[in-house]
Amino acid sequence: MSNALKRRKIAVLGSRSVGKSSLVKQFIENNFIDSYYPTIESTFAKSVVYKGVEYDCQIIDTAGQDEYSPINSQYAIGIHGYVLVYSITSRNSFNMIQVVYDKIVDFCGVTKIPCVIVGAKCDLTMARQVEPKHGMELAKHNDCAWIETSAKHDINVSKVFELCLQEIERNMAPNQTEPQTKGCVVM
Ligand SMILES: Nc1nc2c(ncn2[C@@H]2O[C@H](COP(=O)(O)OP(=O)(O)OP(=O)(O)O)[C@@H](O)[C@H]2O)c(=O)[nH]1
Repeated sequence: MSNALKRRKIAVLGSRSVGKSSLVKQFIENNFIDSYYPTIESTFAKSVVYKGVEYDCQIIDTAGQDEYSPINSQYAIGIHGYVLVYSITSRNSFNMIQVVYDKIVDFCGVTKIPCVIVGAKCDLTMARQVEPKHGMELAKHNDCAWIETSAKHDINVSKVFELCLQEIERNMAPNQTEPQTKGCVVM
């Protein structure tokens, strides 16, 4: 298998302050910080072994979205898989997941995208506004994966990216190296 076959580009999206950067930071650097610094955009690289295969992953940590932010074409073109993050302490951020999902699907002119929906900050149980069953239902509705995580306590963080690779592989035709969203490449 050539290296080109194993390169995967993953975008992390969701509302502001839901814990996207903390999730990526914990995954890449194995650390967590309590203070909040809004992200503009950062890209990280990490190799991930999934089912015995090594994948060269490029992870794009995005600025938070809201219903009025247009989907940046950068997050729709050439992306293999998506990590859509809400906070279990914010119902609004959960409602944004379907909005962001629909925007990407619309922008790319596809019917579905490989993605994992993440309920972040699962250590904050006292402030919970979104029940696990609602997360699972949303994932089922969009035929994608779902998981709850805590970047603070390193719970299920690496699992997120394994699930994302799983969804990418599940949605890719054998021997396909380009994302299914390639149809929206703008020259
Ligand atoms: N308790 C707890 N707090 C968290 C967790 N993850 C993130 N936080 C806190 O939530 C705040 C926002 O986290 P960020 O990772 O910066 O959120 P973001 O989604 O990247 O924010 P934007 O860059 O604005 O889009 C920070 O104060 C973090 O310390 C978690 O798993 N548990």
